[in-house]
Amino acid sequence: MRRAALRLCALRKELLIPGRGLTQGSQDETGFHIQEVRDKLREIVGASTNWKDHVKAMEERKLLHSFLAKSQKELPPRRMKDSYIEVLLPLGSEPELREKYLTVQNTVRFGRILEDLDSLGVLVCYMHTKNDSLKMSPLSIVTALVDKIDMCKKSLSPEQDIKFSGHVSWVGKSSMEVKMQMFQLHGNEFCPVLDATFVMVARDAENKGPAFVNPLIPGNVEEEELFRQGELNKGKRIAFSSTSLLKMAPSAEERNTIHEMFLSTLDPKTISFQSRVLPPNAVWMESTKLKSLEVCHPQERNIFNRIFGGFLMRKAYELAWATACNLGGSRSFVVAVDDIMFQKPVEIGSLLFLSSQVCFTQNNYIQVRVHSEVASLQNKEHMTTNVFHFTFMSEKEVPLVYPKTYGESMLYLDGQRHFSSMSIPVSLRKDYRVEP
Ligand SMILES: CCCCCC(=O)SCCNC(=O)CCNC(=O)[C@H](O)C(C)(C)COP(=O)(O)OP(=O)(O)OC[C@H]1O[C@@H](n2cnc3c(N)ncnc32)[C@H](O)[C@@H]1OP(=O)(O)O
Repeated sequence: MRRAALRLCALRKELLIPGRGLTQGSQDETGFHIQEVRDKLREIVGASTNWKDHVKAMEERKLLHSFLAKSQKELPPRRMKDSYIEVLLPLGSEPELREKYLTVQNTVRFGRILEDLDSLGVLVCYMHTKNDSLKMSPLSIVTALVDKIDMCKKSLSPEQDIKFSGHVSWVGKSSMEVKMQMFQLHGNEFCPVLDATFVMVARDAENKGPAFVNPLIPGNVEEEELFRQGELNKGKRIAFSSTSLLKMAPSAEERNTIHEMFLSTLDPKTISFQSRVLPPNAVWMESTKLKSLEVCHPQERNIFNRIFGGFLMRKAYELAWATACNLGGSRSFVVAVDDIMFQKPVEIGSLLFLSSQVCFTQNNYIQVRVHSEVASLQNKEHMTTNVFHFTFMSEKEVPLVYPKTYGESMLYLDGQRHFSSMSIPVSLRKDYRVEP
């Protein structure tokens, strides 16, 4: 499997940027240092570096409206290689970077990686939509969805260099699918450690309505396959959402699962539907909840003066991780992230309420759902902004979680669906290497 991933990586490199290798220090116009990414994004959209200038900067962006295309046909088509970039996170060769990425267990903070992936995904889209005749981009590119992140390694070393690569793999009218990979130096070789698929959406200069993006023309058979996969992913997302338990009743098999679970919690001593007892090695779902509150300060703003999607993911991930460890009673490792939908932007100054809960477990696996809502100090009404789904693996087998209410039963089934949609349980992968 690992060899296959490496072959794919080599193939992708050849296809997209003929003649270029994934070697350390090969920084050029498609290669950036991690610290350059946010600066580059700020430069592309003309974002202010000081909060006090943000209104002026936004006023200037309004002038860019006239540069937006009236139709997609006006825009020159692009190839996948046009958006291909590599970003180096030199944890090994620049030890001063390490502190920001370090966990107390001497591994790399996954929350920080989520932030980097988010910024990288946006930069990839700006590469795809680049117009050399303009100094600033009239597009505001935001993260709409983290479709999938699959880890192929349990934990990462904070002492070895990391490299990211990414390119646009499919486009619609205003949306773009971005594929990213992460590698870590092992000996002399960068080995794949993570695969990610995000969907970004282009908005107008003020981030008020959709804006067209350049078409994407696959250049060869492999690119056609990636593009076809992007089309399939879009179809899968629509199918997944149309059968959502918020819209449709569970399947017969799912209903049976829930009823079996319900029966196994009835107290045999009483003939009642009310007295419930937990089976051995199980916990009630409601007892797995953890909550947190974040005040959204200007420091966490993105280039469009809303809260940075990567920050939201980091906060949600860290709460989810604590929730998983709390249940498992041992260290937990993230193995997959999927279907993080950014439904609404989070305004600066909002109160962000995160609520995390284990909704499904199996053997060593823990499926955690984090729900995020915002409210302002003036308006106390809560609005959902995101729902996050994380799959963790614990060092030990974990208890089963039992729903008590109908609502919790739906959470259980939703968790089970997300768990089952994970490509392959990581423990089954041949390339899954456990860190020493
Ligand atoms: C450092 C820089 C980082 C900056 C990045 C960030 O931090 S961003 C911060 C975090 N993200 C956010 O705040 C975004 C919050 N969400 C939103 O603003 C909005 O939900 C949205 C703009 C993403 C979508 O709004 P709407 O659904 O009203 O837009 P609209 O219906 O016009 O759809 C526009 C395009 O987006 C696609 N689209 C919308 N939601 C989607 C989803 N969940 N998954 C896939 N694709 C989606 C549609 O198919 C359509 O594609 P086609 O047009 O191709 O048919």
